[in-house]
Amino acid sequence: MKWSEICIHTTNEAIEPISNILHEAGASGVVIEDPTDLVKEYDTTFGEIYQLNSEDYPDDGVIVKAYLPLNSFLPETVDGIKESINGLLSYNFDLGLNKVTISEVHEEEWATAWKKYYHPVKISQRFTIVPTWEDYEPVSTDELIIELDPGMAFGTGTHPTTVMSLQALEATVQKGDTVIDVGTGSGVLSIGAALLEASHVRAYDLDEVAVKSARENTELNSVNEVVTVGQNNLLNDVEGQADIIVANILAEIIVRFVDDAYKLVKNGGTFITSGIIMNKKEEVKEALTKAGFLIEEVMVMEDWVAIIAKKEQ
Ligand SMILES: C[S@@+](CC[C@H](N)C(=O)[O-])C[C@H]1O[C@@H](n2cnc3c(N)ncnc32)[C@H](O)[C@@H]1O
Repeated sequence: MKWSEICIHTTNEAIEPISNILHEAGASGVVIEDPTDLVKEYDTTFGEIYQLNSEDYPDDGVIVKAYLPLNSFLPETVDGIKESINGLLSYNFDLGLNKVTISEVHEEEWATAWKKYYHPVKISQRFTIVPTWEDYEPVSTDELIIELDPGMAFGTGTHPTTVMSLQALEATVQKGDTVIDVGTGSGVLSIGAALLEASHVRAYDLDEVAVKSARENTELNSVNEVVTVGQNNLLNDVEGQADIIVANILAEIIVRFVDDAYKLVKNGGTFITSGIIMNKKEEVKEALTKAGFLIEEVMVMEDWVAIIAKKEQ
């Protein structure tokens, strides 16, 4: 898996708000390169990867670095980060150079370090996402645990778009329902639907790495008899209706297949769409309504939107 390193050249006073913005944007960890550290006793937190070398440090100001998974949401996420940072000017923060640069890093460079930040997270009333290397004991009897190895396709499970999709599934899936998951990535939503006792889940992704990853994760969660994973472009040539279709894909892609989704959702069934950046909300709502869906709920998390739409009985 590739990661994107986002470097922000800023000032000491802006470290904290910028770190918060990066965490909210889904960064797995934040590294601060502050030249005053060179004369301080070293904190070993990032010692394994970042040896103190004065050449790595800016002469002036501070560099805040964060790591985000390289995925289709990255451009929107980076634009959102830049906008939020610029918003700090209205609170009179001195942002210094305020220079943002992005580069690609490989899993190996970051693999061991980021595991420190990835722990079990409770992301809804019932779902907890647990990385494969952690031991975790359920806290309550109705808790549902999704085990994931995030070093695979999209989906550590904690991206706001995934969290809202799982919450929507939790509110919608009834025992025995059939589900189609368009753009399954790591398979996280299909695993969630299976744990909610869907009778059968069809998971599709265009990317063969995702298909392999989803297969591995469904096995890991012992739901491979309920979830069938296949490589497919959206809902092209998919036949057989389902009670629920879920798709966490960008708005631009969702609007392309709302009509196919309408045909494949049973009467009274549900279409859950996520991955919609706030300023595309109306466009997706309009496309859903035009296809015949009734908008039941619009969920918002950070700058992302998920929509639960129904097909009439
Ligand atoms: C944002 S990820 C969502 C992954 C996972 N469902 C989740 O909620 O975390 C979107 C996924 O859609 C897949 N995708 C993009 N375009 C697609 C297409 N035309 N057909 C099928 N899958 C597609 C990508 O490969 C990626 O795995």
